[in-house]
Amino acid sequence: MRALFPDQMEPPKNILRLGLPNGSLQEPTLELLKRAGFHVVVSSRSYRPTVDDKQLELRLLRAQEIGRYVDHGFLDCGITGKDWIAENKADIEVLAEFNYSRATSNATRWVLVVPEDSPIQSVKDLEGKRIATEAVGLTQTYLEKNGVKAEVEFSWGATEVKVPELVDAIVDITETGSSLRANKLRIVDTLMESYPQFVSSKAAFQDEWKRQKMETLVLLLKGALEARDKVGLKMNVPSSALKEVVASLPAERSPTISQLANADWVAVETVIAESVVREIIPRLKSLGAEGIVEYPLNKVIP
Ligand SMILES: Nc1ncnc2c1ncn2[C@@H]1O[C@H](COP(=O)(O)OP(=O)(O)OP(=O)(O)O)[C@@H](O)[C@H]1O
Ligand SMILES: O=P(O)(O)OC[C@H]1O[C@H](OP(=O)(O)OP(=O)(O)O)[C@H](O)[C@@H]1O
Ligand SMILES: [Mg+2]
Repeated sequence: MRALFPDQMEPPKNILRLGLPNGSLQEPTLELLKRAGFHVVVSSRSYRPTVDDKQLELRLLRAQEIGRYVDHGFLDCGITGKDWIAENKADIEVLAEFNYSRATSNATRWVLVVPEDSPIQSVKDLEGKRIATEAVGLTQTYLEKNGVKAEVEFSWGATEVKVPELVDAIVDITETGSSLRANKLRIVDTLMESYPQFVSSKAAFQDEWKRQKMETLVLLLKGALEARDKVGLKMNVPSSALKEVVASLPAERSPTISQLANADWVAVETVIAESVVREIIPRLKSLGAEGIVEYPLNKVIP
């Protein structure tokens, strides 16, 4: 028999529409999703990437616009910089912050910058001057807070090239500092630090299914980020050296210790920062550890 209301007979179509930033944050964001277990394919010139999760629908958008589209409901949620969320004054929920930038795990900083030989030493010296920036709102708020009247003009990018010929100072992003060095610029002040955030619309946050789906996504993304600079380390240790071995491991979390068939030996397993491994392994070896194995991690969920 045909259903009277076929639409209502179908199970609810549970889809979460997620916006991802193109530009500076695209590559590290897709890399993080991959580590979290989602394989995203972006075909050239397409802004609708595919993903191996039928409950997700992806859109690639400018980082500057994601907050606004989440606010208006075109997207249920998105990942974009805290800076642009603030600049857009988007009325949305922030579910998580992730500590990565374009190239490093340092925060992106919006800085007030002048040529190395400029007489400007502090924000007060900007009175009556001209400043170019992509973040006009952020810059105006900063000047007002400091009681300084200056002209702020919008820049479409390549802002570094505008000082000193077109403007006296700029407010721009710095991460590694290489653009500032290349253009012989000096930082006068930091206006804001920014990391990517996972944001949701108010409506999606109220929807039980969407909220759970988003929370699972955040858990996996955080786990992947947490695992990024860490490795697993396991080894066999003579019982007599156990105390010293444990003391020489970083105290982040307590190691797992299991008894081996031979009562004189124990197995020790732990998770540590990859950066300290090269100092720790020789020390463990000299304390009598054997069969030391270092392995990569996909996720670390606390
Ligand atoms: N090294 C970086 N340079 C620029 N933006 C960065 C960097 N690292 C992280 N970001 C973040 O990327 C987001 C987008 O930056 P931006 O507004 O400069 O656009 P873009 O993606 O770089 O595109 P465009 O080519 O137009 O500059 C911001 O939220 C910013 O904080
Ligand atoms: O400290 P760094 O690691 O050098 O990163 C900062 C640079 O990256 C961004 O430029 P982008 O490539 O986005 O070009 P744009 O100037 O056109 O925005 C930003 O505007 C700086 O120029
Ligand atoms: Mg840029």
